Amino acid sequence: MMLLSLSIICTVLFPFVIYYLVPIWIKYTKLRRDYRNIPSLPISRIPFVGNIHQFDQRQHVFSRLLMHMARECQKEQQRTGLFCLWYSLWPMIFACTGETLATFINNSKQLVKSFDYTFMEPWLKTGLLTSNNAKWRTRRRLITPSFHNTQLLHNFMLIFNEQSCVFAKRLEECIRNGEEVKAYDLYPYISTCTLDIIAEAAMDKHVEAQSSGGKNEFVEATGRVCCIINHRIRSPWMWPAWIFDRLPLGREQAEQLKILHGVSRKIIEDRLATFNAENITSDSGKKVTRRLVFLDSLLAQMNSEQLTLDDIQEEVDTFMFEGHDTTAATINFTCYLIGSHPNVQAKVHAEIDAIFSGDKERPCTMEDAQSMIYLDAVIKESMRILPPVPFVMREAQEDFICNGQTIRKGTTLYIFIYGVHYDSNAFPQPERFDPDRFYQSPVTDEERSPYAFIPFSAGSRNCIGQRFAQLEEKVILSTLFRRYSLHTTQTIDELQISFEAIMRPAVPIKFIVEHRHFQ
Ligand code: HEM
Repeated sequence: MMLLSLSIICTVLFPFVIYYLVPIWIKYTKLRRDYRNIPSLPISRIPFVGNIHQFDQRQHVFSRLLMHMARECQKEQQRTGLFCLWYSLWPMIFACTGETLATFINNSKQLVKSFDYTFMEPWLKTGLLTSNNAKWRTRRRLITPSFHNTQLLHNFMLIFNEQSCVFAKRLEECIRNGEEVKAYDLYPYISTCTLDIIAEAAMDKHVEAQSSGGKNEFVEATGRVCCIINHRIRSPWMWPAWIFDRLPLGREQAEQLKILHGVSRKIIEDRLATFNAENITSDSGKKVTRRLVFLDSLLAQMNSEQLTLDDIQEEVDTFMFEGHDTTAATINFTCYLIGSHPNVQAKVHAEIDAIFSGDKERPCTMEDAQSMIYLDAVIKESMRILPPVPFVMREAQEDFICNGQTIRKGTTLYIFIYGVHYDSNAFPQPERFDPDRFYQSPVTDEERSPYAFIPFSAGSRNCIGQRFAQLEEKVILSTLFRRYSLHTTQTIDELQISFEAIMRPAVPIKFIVEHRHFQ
């Protein structure tokens, strides 16, 4: 027995310690030395744990800790703009000011996403959001025209208007009924609207999420999968797939992914069935010319054998997620901030009334959207206060200097969008919701870093759907506020904001919806 144990120690444990643990430990002590000047939480006395045990499992409490750290490192006295948390032996460095990002975010050698994104791969595989290097570059070149072409954006206006009208009509069911005052969570209404929009604009598919009413399976599954991924990232024991897949959470993720992949696969198959037909026959028997969409540009690549069906599916999954959830979160948060600031709401109403001359039905044109200067400032300020994507992560590909601090190759850098937006050097009294910061007062790069406001990230890995989203938001919000007033009394603290892939209130935002009272 003794001999057996000795032989196990010699053949398994000893090489494991020498070849695996010792190099990791040496690297860890070197990094601890390199990053000693970056503010951090006190390191745990439990070896190999780092700060993990200080991360509260309640997501909103953990999010509050991150914000506290960000505000500390932005203070004048020790303004490093960086803080570090130790994930076991690995440092996670958070960049929290525009200046700290300047040398990194736009650097073409620093575009690789971090290890955290691999947890999205069971869902999005390596589509545009999660891919790297040559694959990402080729895809980005291929897809960009589908969302940046001005003529295409004009075509999208029709879809934005149609779906916004359905959305506004659905809100009639939330109107105060007699004396009874009831507050409603508008998120299910908003998210089904943005889902209908992205499916029709990018895939020419009518998923009719809004007209099917109630909660939508796709929207629910998206929220659940984001939550599971977030939970897994913070629980290293769940990282190996062979463990995770056997746990209840892993099995639940697999179930939810069946729903999401089922929807995207059906969209592709339906489009493929008619892809080569130039004209198709409508239900009324008329010939209609097809509108070419994003999905067609992918299918054309499949015809020329540049992409496979799986390649197309990963992009459809990516756009169905990024294209609806981020925009829905933005609109929900913007409604919340307008609904809790009556003075801002009055100005939004006044601007929209002036543009549409009180007409509640006329579709919003591109010119109308461009003249919504105040609404534009309100949306920007809302995205500053509650950015839908709280952080994005990259892995340093080479050593670089950030605000005088060397960051070593291989380190995960968190571009902490939420933290950056609360830097009081760039935005005095950052907690205050003040759309005037963005209203008719252009700020120079000397006054505010170009990276101080980055809800769509920045540089060449920025959001490909930015222009699409900005137009969509204006059409939906102007359609809503032409007809209704919103009122909410919850404070931001009460919402228990949680940083997941998309930022979410753990407590649903409840609105009282009323018809506008015209003087
Ligand atoms: C207000 C709404 C939106 C916000 C705040 C937003 C924000 C972002 C951010 C911060 C990133 C960088 C993610 C990262 O580096 O991990 C990103 C990337 C991306 N977004 Fe958006 N997004 C929005 C709307 C959209 C829409 C409508 C679409 C699709 C039409 C879209 C498609 C994408 C894609 C595909 C990427 C990956 C781009 C790449 O890596 O090349 N987004 N978005």
